[in-house]
Amino acid sequence: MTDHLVETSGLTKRYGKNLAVDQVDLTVRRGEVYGFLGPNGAGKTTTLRILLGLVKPTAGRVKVLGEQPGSPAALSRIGMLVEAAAFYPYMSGRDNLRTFARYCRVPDSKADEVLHIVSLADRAGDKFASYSLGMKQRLGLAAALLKDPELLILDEPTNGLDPQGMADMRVLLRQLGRGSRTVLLSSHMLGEVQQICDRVGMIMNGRLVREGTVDELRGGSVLTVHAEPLDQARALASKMFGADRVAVHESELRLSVEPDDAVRVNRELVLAGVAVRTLNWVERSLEEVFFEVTDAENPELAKEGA
Ligand SMILES: Nc1ncnc2c1ncn2[C@@H]1O[C@H](COP(=O)(O)OP(=O)(O)OP(=O)(O)O)[C@@H](O)[C@H]1O
Repeated sequence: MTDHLVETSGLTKRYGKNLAVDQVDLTVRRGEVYGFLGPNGAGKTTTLRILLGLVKPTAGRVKVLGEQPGSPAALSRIGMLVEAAAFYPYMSGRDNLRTFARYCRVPDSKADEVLHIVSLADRAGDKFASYSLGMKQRLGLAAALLKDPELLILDEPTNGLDPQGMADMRVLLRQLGRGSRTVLLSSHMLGEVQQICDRVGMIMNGRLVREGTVDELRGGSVLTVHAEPLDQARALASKMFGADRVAVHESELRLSVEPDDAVRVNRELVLAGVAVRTLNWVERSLEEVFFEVTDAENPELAKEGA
C-alpha cells in the first residue's frame, strides 16, 4: 500500500505554443486534504484531468494510487467531480443516485448512505431540476462517494455557490477529509484553501511554485512595526536582519523575525532616534504568501500594481 496516492514528476502539458502545465512535481499523501491553488488559467484543471486519464501529458511521469492514470485499477478507487455531473432533471436525487449506483455496481442502499453524508436525505425525493446549485453540487459529490473511493478529485467544488452553499461545502469537505480518505481539490480561493486543506500546492503559469502545509507556507508570525520615519526604520531593520526579511505594507514595517527579536528591534530603533508607535505580532495569511509568490514570479506586474 503506497502512502503517496498521487505522484508526478516533470509533468508537462503543452497545447500548441501554450505551456499549460510545466514540469510539475506533485505529491499527495494518504489521508490528507490537498489544495491545488492558483488563479484562472494556471493549469489546475489540466493537471487534474491528467490524473484522471482524461488528458494525455506531453511529458513527465504520473502515478495515481500506484497505477497509470485512467486505468480501470485507478479509476475504480477514485471519486471525481471535475465538471458538473450529468443528472436526469426529471428524476429525484435519490433515483439519479440509484441509477449511478447500478452503473457502478454498488447496492441501492449506498445511495441513501451517501445522501446522508452530503445532507440531502430530506430532499432526496425531490426532482433534480428543483435543486439549488449548492444541492446539485452536493449530489455530484454524493455520486463521487458511491464507490467509497480512497481518493476524491474535485475541481473547484465551491465554484458558483452562494456564501451559504460555499460554507456548507467547506464543512462537508473537511468532514470527508477526516480519517483515511484523501481529497485533492483545486480552488482559486485562498481563504477557502486555508480553511479546508492540510497541504497546499500553489500553481502559477503552469508551474508549482510552492508546496507545503498551510502553516509551513505561512511561515509563522510577522512582527509589524509602526515607526517614523519609516525609511530610516526600514534601513535599520534591513541592516539588522537582511533586506529579504523586511517589507513595507500599508506604511508598516513587516519583519520576518523570531519572537525574541522584538525587544531588540524596539531598542535599536529608539536608540537611533526613530519613534516606535506600535509593535505587534500578526499571523500571515495564505493570501499574503500567495501575493509574495506572485510578485516574485511576475516582478513587472508587481511594479505596475505598486
Ligand atoms: N483543450 C485545450 N486546448 C488548448 N488550450 C487549453 C486547453 N485546456 C486548457 N488550455 C489552456 O491551458 C491553460 C491552463 O488551463 P486550465 O484550465 O488547466 O487552468 P485552471 O487553472 O484550471 O484555470 P480555471 O480556474 O480558469 O479553470 C490555459 O491557458 C488554457 O487556456
